[in-house]
Amino acid sequence: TFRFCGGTFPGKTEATIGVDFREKTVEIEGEPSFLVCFPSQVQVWDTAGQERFRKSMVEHYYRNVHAVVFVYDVTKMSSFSNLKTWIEECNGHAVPPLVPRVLVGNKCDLKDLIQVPSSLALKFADAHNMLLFETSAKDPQESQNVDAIFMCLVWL
Ligand SMILES: Nc1nc2c(ncn2[C@@H]2O[C@H](COP(=O)(O)OP(=O)(O)OP(=O)(O)O)[C@@H](O)[C@H]2O)c(=O)[nH]1
Repeated sequence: TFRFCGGTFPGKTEATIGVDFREKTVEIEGEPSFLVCFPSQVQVWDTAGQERFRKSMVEHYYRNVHAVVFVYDVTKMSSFSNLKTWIEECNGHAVPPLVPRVLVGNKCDLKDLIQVPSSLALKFADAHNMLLFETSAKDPQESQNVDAIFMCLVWL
């Protein structure tokens, strides 16, 4: 969220408590009629990962949601394995099937530490009807790919 909304990677991060909310205005190119139809304000809710910091907020995360981004850490197989739980939670909150969902493997800059092969992630994404992006929030050269994730969701 920081890379997309702020254009940088924070030097120091702290665990998200409750929710971290950011927004960004994007320019959507297209027919004038499309410009009328599509919102240009993107609001991103970064939910807390740790159970103790998210308990009271869960209901709010899913209210009026227009898209869901599931992020795992490519250097941590456990974060990939946990995706099932996050998807079940999302389903349990009646997020309509037409709400687009994408899967993002983050930390691709740590090439020597990768534990989750792309092929496995792609299979999982296919099985859950999601697009897969592999990227790095840290690597400035990947910033366009991070933008692409959100811009793709604006169009979906
Ligand atoms: N190398 C590398 N480190 C990253 C990247 N993205 C995040 N990190 C680091 O991973 C750690 C956790 O990042 P967070 O953004 O707090 O992760 P989170 O999943 O939002 O965690 P919660 O706040 O608990 O929900 C921090 O030390 C970040 O600097 C990345 O693309 N590459």
